Amino acid sequence: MIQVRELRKTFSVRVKAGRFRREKRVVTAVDGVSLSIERGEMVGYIGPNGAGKSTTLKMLTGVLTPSSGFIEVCGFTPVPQRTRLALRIGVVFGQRSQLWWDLPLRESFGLLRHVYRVPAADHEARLRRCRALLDLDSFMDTPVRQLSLGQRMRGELTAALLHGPEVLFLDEPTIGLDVVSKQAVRAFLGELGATGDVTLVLTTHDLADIERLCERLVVIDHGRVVHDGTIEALHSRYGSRRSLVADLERPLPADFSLPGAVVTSVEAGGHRVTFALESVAAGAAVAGLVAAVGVRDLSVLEPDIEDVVARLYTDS
Ligand SMILES: Nc1ncnc2c1ncn2[C@@H]1O[C@H](COP(=O)(O)OP(=O)(O)OP(=O)(O)O)[C@@H](O)[C@H]1O
Repeated sequence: MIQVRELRKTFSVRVKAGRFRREKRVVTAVDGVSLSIERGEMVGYIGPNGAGKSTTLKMLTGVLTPSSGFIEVCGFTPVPQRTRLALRIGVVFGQRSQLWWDLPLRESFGLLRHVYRVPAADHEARLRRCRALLDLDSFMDTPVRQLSLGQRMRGELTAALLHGPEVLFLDEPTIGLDVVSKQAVRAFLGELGATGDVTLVLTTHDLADIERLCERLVVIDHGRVVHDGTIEALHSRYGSRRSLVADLERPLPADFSLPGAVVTSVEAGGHRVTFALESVAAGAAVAGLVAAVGVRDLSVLEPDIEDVVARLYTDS
């Protein structure tokens, strides 16, 4: 569905060099990215600020011409075949709107039907689904400029989907949204992805989006791909471990050891102990602990994706 080979984008910028002088400098935003994304995949494209995510998305959607490299999306070369590509993709860029500011959502959607020449029955069916899943009905007749950010984002998602795209590109779809709107947007995208009909590529700084939605994670830094694989692969590459947190009846004896686990923190005067489960299953560790010391409460924590990604950004 998406093929990218050795994609590169440089920008020429003028920077201050002394009091009156400006000199030309070349910024490499994307530096040899190669990717292959199959139909129905949900891919998180993440990286620190300035890593090159938006620039890549702009090249994939035909907004920017690459400096070099190969791109094919739905069988098209994005910039020269931009009009035909537009019928096959949907785009939601957090900062830019495809809705008409002064019109109510309902009318914006009607106009988009004409722009994309969507048959009325298809339009109605897609709109009905979005209205139900994104809860649009209470603000369908409100001018876009009066919508809250969360309401507008739900409108943007609908607008991007009404022509039935095969690929949906989302740049920061949950940025600035409150918890409830974030959940609504994630649940909606999750449902959309579960159908397997739409390929989804999203950039985000909110790693909960990735955990909730994406099997595959592509991490980019300084314009280069530094990880491409599952979240599990990322955890195993960085040796992330689950943790067992135990509240004990009495402080942990100094000579206590739990095979396959290491103590990573001791709090509350020795009554609360955290173990990293290195080579032991949670069940066996719990059994060992309960047999040796009285346990009041227990919880097993999954590895934290924020930690792993922060380490990845620092390393690269
Ligand atoms: N039009 C432009 N002119 C000059 N430099 C640009 C332009 N667009 C992007 N850049 C530079 O290219 C690099 C990558 O920018 P890009 O916006 O793709 O990063 P990003 O990963 O999307 O960042 P963020 O997470 O902050 O949105 C940055 O150094 C940026 O300053």
